[in-house]
Amino acid sequence: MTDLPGVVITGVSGRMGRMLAAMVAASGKARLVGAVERAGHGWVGQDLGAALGGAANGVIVTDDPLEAFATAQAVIDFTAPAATVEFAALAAQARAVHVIGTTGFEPAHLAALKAAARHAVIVRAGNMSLGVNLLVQLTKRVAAALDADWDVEVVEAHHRMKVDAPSGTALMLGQAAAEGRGVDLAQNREAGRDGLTGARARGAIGFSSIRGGDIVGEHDVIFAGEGERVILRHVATDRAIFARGALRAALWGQGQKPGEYDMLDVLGL
Ligand SMILES: NC(=O)C1=CN([C@@H]2O[C@H](COP(=O)(O)OP(=O)(O)OC[C@H]3O[C@@H](n4cnc5c(N)ncnc54)[C@H](OP(=O)(O)O)[C@@H]3O)[C@@H](O)[C@H]2O)C=CC1
Ligand SMILES: O=C(O)C1=N[C@H](C(=O)O)C[C@H](O)C1
Repeated sequence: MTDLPGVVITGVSGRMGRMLAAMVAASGKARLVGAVERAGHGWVGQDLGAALGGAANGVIVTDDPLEAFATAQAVIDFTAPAATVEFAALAAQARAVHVIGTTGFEPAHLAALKAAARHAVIVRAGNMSLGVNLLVQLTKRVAAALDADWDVEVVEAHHRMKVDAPSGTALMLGQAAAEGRGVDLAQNREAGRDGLTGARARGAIGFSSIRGGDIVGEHDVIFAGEGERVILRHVATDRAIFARGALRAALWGQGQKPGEYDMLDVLGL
């Protein structure tokens, strides 16, 4: 049992943190060895099992990430961009695989993650589910088969608490469409239409975001042509799909060479 990889969960009180803590502990494939929250959080110093409302499990929530990471082979991190950048440097120092589910990165954050990956294994994806990663590959194929007379629109819907838009998944799907089409997403991206926008630019890849209630995550990639539409869709109904993918990534990352990987690498898609 003790030779199973040890995993630390950051942001453990969050929606994904709670899900991950339960999944890792029950997996039989990894050991939950640490849990991190920010300084001042009410769970710091508490037993995680008890904080989650169950039996004590001996994992004490800490606000000292490096101390926690030093005991681990993997860190699973679904938090916020600035926190993730900080964790990446510490995970590299501790030689732990860093699995990043966080979304909403700016270019400077991505540059810092790239630097950390020179010395560490990082697996990062805006969506860790098998279904979405299949959809990414399908989107690339459909986009390669259709020309720019087919307008591409990515529509995403999430719960009211989500803080970034477009979602990380929507950006993955837009990137896949751009790659399939052989164009640069940054040059063709159209988001946040409002008011007198003018006609749609030919070849644009559009993004729309819906926020409401407890929607776990829904994504449509619409290819709208003359007289017909092709719609690729993924609907998430349970956050367990993301946690399952993240755990799989943490196990896959053991023994890999330093570098930045994604779920397509993990899943072999
Ligand atoms: N890739 C994927 O498959 C998925 C990605 N996500 C992404 O994961 C991220 C988290 O989502 P979700 O769980 O819903 O969000 P939550 O807000 O529920 O959880 C985030 C957690 O991270 C904590 N946190 C933030 N900063 C720090 C820090 N510096 N140190 C320690 N803890 C910190 C927060 O604490 P506090 O409340 O104190 O700020 C909170 O507990 C988002 O970016 C989301 O888009 C979500 C689902 C799937
Ligand atoms: O914040 C969320 O909840 C989710 N975030 C990810 C994203 O930005 O795409 C993945 C999933 O859709 C849930």
